[in-house]
Amino acid sequence: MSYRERYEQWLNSPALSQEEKAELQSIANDEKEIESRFFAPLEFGTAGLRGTMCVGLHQMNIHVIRHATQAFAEVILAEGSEAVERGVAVCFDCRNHSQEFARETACVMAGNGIKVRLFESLRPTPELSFAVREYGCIAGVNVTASHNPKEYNGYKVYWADGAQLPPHHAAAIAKKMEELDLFTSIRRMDYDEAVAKGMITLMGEETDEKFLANVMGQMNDKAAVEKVADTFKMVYTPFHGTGYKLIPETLRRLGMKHVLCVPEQMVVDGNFPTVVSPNPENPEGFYLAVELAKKEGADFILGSDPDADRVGIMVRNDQGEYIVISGNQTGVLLLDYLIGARKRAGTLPANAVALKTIVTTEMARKVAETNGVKCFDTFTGFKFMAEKKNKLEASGEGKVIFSYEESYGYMLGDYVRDKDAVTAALLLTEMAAWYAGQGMTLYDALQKCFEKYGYYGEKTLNLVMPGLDGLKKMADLMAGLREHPPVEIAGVAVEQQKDYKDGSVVRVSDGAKSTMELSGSNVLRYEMADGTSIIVRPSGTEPKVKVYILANGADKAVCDEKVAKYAAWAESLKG
Ligand SMILES: O=P([O-])(O)O[C@H]1O[C@H](COP(=O)(O)O)[C@@H](O)[C@H](O)[C@H]1O
Ligand SMILES: [Mg+2]
Repeated sequence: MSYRERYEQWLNSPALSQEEKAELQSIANDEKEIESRFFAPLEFGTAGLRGTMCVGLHQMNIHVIRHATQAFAEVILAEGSEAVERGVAVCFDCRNHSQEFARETACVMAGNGIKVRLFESLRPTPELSFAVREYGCIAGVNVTASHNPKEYNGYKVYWADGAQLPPHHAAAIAKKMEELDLFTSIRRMDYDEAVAKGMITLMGEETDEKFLANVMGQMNDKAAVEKVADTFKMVYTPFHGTGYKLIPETLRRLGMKHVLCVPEQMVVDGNFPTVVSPNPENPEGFYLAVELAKKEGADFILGSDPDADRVGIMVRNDQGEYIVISGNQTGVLLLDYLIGARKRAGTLPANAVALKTIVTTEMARKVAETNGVKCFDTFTGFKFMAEKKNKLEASGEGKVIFSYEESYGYMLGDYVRDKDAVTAALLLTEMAAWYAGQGMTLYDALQKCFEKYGYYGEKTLNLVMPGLDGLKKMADLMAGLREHPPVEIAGVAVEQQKDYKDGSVVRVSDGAKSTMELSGSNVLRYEMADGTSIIVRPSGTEPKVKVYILANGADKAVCDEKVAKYAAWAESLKG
């Protein structure tokens, strides 16, 4: 079917409301808009389906939600009656339409005879991962677009281990979606009927309590917090999202007496009225938190994204100014602290392992290995780290104590299989308090890490390429690099060219070829003669190509210089 035919099909479908039809009619003369909304279905990317909310096939709306859920339901039905009985947990965030989409997900699951445990109101993503495991559900769904701008929504899919579905499993849902007619295949039960029949039950505070009990179990050193609790102050912001309740509660239970929440951003609101982008990766979003911190003389600032799986921090530097610490650096600090704290508490397993992704700083490996902890890499996405954790622990090869991504995601403990800003907030605060007790800020602690492990510097460039043209541009960019792999970047020789799609490695000096263990992802990596790694990959959640520069050197100046040089090359890729 052509995009025009799909457009007509939607326009004439009895499933569409008058309002939705009017929306489609309003673009009748905009061929480009019709094409971009109907050229193809949304694909399962790094974190399930994600798109902007409007009427169309390549968008997020109630029809796409129903279709994806019908397909997911059939995948579950194919697993047999036990799977059906185990049921599905469903969660949602603060976005406009999230609750409505989550209810609709529950209604379609129920219509297929699959029991649903639905959160009564918005909850953090890690709590959904927890609920799937805790209640022995076969699967889970979370309606959220994480930190994306307000126009977006998304559909994260989980399997029985509480992790998001790995690609081969998501492909089964995508295949079913292809087979099933988007409008006529849907089986749904009315919400009130499903509740009355016990097909939909609600989760609430009892699940929060179970989750929080696990979170609190990650605490290593309550005494360190008590020691400074009278004077130690922090500012917290949930950026209008799901962290607003459980994160302050967690910090209170940790023993913190002064947690100052940014009042404007404690208001749950899918329009994110105080920020352009509710992403702790963007330091601009912290302006209200910084204002409050300055007024109150807070020691540090913590912010979680709308679905409370990412967390970012700001700390005071040696001039007393609040500065951002990157996701890479936060992970390094936390890993170093955790190893130390668990050694002190006698709880560090002999076969401890840390996991990171191929685009996360190599400094993390240095921290791990210097301390006798193994470190493994996976592709971007916690589904891959969860897979690796499950595998290492099932074989007895290792016990994963910490998994992290440069993009502000940290997974701790054994009760979730996704990144978890609630537990990370607990441990980051414990760590900040512990250092405060030693007379140090986290900034001081980071400098100490550089002294101990060497200096590393990183930068991620986002080459944004929106729309259909953008998709083509991104594909051309990747194809161009594959056709003419650079042998030199910014005047420095490329030593090795790696392609994670087929796992190939080429040594540039003599063309010698070898293979890597990891393959199957559209990622290119250049290892430079000066020790820098440059990685290029299209994002799986937003229309952009990401270029990661991971450098190291004798000091900050050396790293900064390398990063700046390669960043200029990365910018030039946009054309
Ligand atoms: O967006 P979130 O917080 O759900 O997070 C999701 O997307 C992030 C960005 O992915 P990409 O680089 O492909 O855009 C990933 O790092 C993360 O593992 C994934 O769960
Ligand atoms: Mg998120």
